Amino acid sequence: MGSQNTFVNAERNPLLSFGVITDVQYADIPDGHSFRGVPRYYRHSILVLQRAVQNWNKCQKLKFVINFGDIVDGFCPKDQSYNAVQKVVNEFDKFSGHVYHMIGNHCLYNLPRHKLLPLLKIPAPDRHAYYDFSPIPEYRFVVLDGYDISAIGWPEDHPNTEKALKFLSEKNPNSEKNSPEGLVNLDRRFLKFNGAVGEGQLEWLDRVLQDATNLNQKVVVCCHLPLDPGSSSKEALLWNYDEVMNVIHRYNCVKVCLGGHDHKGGHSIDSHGVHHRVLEAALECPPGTDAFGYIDVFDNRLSLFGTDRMDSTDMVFTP
Ligand SMILES: Nc1ccn([C@@H]2O[C@H](COP(=O)(O)O)[C@@H](O)[C@H]2O)c(=O)n1
Ligand SMILES: O=P(O)(O)OC[C@H](O)CO
Repeated sequence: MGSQNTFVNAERNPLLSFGVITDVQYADIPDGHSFRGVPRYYRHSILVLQRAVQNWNKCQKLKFVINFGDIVDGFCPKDQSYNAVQKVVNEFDKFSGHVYHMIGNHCLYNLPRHKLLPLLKIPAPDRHAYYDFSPIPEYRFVVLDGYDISAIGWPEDHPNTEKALKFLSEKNPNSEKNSPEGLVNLDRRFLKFNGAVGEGQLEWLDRVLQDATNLNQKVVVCCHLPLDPGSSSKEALLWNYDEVMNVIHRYNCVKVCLGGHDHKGGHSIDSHGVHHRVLEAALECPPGTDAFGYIDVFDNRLSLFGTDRMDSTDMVFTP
């Protein structure tokens, strides 16, 4: 197993600690590569998850784990999708605490929302996959559904599919809607494998952040799709990351945004001092290497302790 990337000044008593992993994208298929040629190890990624769970359990202090989405790869043969998702969920369930899942594009290539959300135990009225939880009074975690308005995952005749297809036809002239060819700068995010947070979810987010502010809680926002251009390739951003960030910036309670999807990972601090940390993918770990971690939560910072290919990051903020 890989080595942990530690800090010199690790403090002893966090308010809370939790485990993190993203983009496992397991499939029982031979190794392959991304469109741009980056190697992908579909069978090895579940071994990374197994080592993560062993490590988290050994750590003992972790209250929960957050999986940032893309549990099974889109190349998984579709007659195996349900069992493959169940198999990966079963590995997560070997963790001794609660596991919070979120959905990614690859989850939705495999299963429609009505099958996927119960498997991931996502509380989902109307098949939406956004929710929040408060593990300690001082902190609130918000999990966004980045595929709320999306051309994948909803039935073909669902208004959200229609809205997404109309949006893509206006924003991306390529016949292959996953191709950013000819799109300039931040417009390169208008790809079919991304999505948007819809109006209802934006209003819900606003209410949650108002409530957190009233309760003097700090907030960590989690979304499969990155929310800041500084932390991610332009091609991986949430379509309406700017609208989501406008809501977040109306308040002072959101301190850190965490995401996945952009497999190489990244970190930025935006103009309002909010940290954005995109986590490195488990899928792209060559055999024998790892990418997972845990986060210690303090009053004035979140400290990510990454293993191997996941960098450690100290995210200090004004309390
Ligand atoms: N420059 C690109 C990148 C991607 N595509 C299409 O998106 C699909 C998914 O890409 P991955 O990086 O996950 O492999 C890919 O199969 C292509 O169809 C593209 O067209 N142009
Ligand atoms: O989710 P994937 O595997 O299609 O990859 C998305 C890219 O990493 C976005 O840059």
